[in-house]
Amino acid sequence: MASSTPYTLKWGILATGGIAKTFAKDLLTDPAIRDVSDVRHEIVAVASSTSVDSAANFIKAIDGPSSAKTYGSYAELVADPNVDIVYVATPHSHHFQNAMLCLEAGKNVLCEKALTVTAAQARKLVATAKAKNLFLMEAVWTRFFPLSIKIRELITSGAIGQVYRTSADLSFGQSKPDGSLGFDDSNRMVNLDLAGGALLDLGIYALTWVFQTLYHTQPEEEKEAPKVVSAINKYRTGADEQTSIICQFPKHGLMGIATTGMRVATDPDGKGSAGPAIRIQGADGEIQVMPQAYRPPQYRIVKKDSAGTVEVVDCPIPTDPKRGGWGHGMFWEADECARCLRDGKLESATIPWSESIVIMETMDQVLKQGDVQYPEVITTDVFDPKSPLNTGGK
Ligand SMILES: NC(=O)C1=CN([C@@H]2O[C@H](COP(=O)(O)OP(=O)(O)OC[C@H]3O[C@@H](n4cnc5c(N)ncnc54)[C@H](OP(=O)(O)O)[C@@H]3O)[C@@H](O)[C@H]2O)C=CC1
Ligand SMILES: O=C1OC[C@@H](O)[C@H](O)[C@H]1O
Repeated sequence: MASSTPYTLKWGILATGGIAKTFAKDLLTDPAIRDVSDVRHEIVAVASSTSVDSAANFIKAIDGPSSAKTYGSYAELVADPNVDIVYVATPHSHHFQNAMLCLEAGKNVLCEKALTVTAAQARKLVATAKAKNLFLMEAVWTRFFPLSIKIRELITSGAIGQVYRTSADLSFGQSKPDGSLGFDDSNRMVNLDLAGGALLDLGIYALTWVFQTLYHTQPEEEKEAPKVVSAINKYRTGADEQTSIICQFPKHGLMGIATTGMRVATDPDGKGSAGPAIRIQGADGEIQVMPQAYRPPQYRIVKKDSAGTVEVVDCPIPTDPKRGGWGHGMFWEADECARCLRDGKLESATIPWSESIVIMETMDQVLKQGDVQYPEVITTDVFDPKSPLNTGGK
């Protein structure tokens, strides 16, 4: 018989930047707004590599619990016995070292996307989680949206016939008249030291759609990794600014096209007027997903029939009136973490370890084909608790 007491997951937040605030505010919403009653979340600790004051300011900024511990180092956070799981919210350059710091300290981990900078790092994280019997998940939040779940069901139930092709784009229009992009060269979007570039930051969402529609839906015993052909235009910093990827699944006869960039936008007017960000095309019709690819508000089913049937489905993100109308959509991945830990699972079936690794292997190939080179300190797969990526240089 199901228990009426929700399972409570106690979170530690590692880093205090933009997405850490967004995610933490989602944790603080009432699960009832999304019809969830079996799990709930508490923020019990926050760490900043900058200072303990930054951690305290973070709690104030999110209107968080005054009971939460605040730390001025990541090492202190991972040593806190009250923390069940750590949310790693540093730039991608830091994910491998920070997630290893957590796992080595015996903590379960939800790590922001892209999981790592290289596939070898992802394999090392997975091997460590497995060896230590700990939960590890890449925070590809879009996969946990009811919209994504429904679309995967539509594909596997044959609603648009045999699916043959997915094209997906996530691009921002940041081009300036002088030829530069609208980011300082030190910004994590274009800075090689922070694993900058369109692919690891934005392209991962275009790939998420290719993989969740063409790979995740393949039967387990027939899983086929893609053959990858790609092209990259580089920015002046050496990071990729426009990247196009073809993922071919020849045994299944499938083709995925993922595009990303920072020159022209998927959604130039921010209202969806330019059309879908994603097209999933089957023999009997197609599913179109409206932008942005990371937080889609709507999908449409266009049937290949003489009546020209188009079904439009809006998927609003629930908001919490008691939290100032807040709700971003990251709570669904948090709920998944809680359920996995409650049920003793080390990985999520929605983004299994093997799939995170295949996606990182795909991105490895793209970066190699485009000759993007990141510094050794962020590509090494040797864990170093004293790495500046773990200590903030202190
Ligand atoms: N799922 C989503 O929708 C989104 C995911 N992301 C992902 O989250 C991660 C962080 O992005 P975002 O929050 O936008 O980044 P921010 O720059 O806003 O924050 C990153 C935080 O990481 C910590 N940090 C440690 N070392 C460094 C360093 N050398 N340079 C910069 N920051 C450092 C800092 O926190 P402190 O000083 O407290 O240690 C900083 O505040 C990225 O991997 C990104 O891909 C980003 C946006 C949206
Ligand atoms: O994950 C993300 O989604 C939203 C984007 O604005 C951000 O750059 C990226 O990291």
